[in-house]
Amino acid sequence: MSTPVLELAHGVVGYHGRPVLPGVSLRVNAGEVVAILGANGSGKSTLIKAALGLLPLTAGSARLFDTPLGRFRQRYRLGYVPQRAGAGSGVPATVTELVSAGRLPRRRLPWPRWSADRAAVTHAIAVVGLTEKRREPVGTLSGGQQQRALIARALACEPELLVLDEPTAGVDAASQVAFAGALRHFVDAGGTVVLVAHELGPLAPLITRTVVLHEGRVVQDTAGAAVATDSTTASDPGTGHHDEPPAPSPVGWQPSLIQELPR
Ligand SMILES: Nc1ncnc2c1ncn2[C@@H]1O[C@H](COP(=O)(O)OP(=O)(O)OP(=O)(O)O)[C@@H](O)[C@H]1O
Repeated sequence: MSTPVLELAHGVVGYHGRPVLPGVSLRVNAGEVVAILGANGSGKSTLIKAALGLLPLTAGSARLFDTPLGRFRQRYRLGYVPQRAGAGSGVPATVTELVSAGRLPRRRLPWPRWSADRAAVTHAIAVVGLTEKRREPVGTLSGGQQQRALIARALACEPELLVLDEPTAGVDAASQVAFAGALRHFVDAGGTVVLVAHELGPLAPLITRTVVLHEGRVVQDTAGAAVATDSTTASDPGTGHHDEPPAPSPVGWQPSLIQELPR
């Protein structure tokens, strides 16, 4: 029997009384690499925030590592990189300093456990390919490198679950490839990944399952990677605003719009 890592059961979430998730259920097991796809505003970010306890559920329940969210205390077991996190603007911290901050959930008194902490930070930076940049202020790095530094920060506490909200949005091709390599490393070591994406790009071969959201509901849940071939998953990076979701076609959502990719 697979071990559940993240579970949302009939979760209802809304903003200012407006329901966004009308009762969504999702269970992710250890070792899965789940891509959550869907149009702008379909509720992808809301779903992962609710599953992590960052947004309250109006109804339903959530569990992390088989523990009800309200009783879950082992935050070091998960790493979360929010959407458009932005690592560096105006912050003089170096890559090493930023990544070291990610180590904090693992630290216990008495402080410090230097060797283990240093090794974890050094390793996380190496895995995302930023060793040569480790002493540079984060603000001087490219957007893709900053994103990799944020991933390294999440990896530094040696999580078992990584939750990434559009980790490659606006990221240059080289950084996307480096990021995919870091994720492969994490997955090969037994990690579980949930990521929100518009385009999978170099991440596609890693994906073991694709969940598609439409208007807050899971409309497709299939093995392997899939990619949308129409505008329903087009991103809106220019404004950051949410487009209205497309009107449902007379026959409803068409799974045929999602193509299976080779694994
Ligand atoms: N803080 C908020 N306050 C009010 N409404 C919000 C808030 N955050 C999101 N929403 C609305 O909830 C709906 C779902 O948003 P969400 O960000 O979860 O979608 P998404 O699928 O992640 O979209 P995107 O791909 O554009 O990031 C949208 O209609 C959005 O405008």
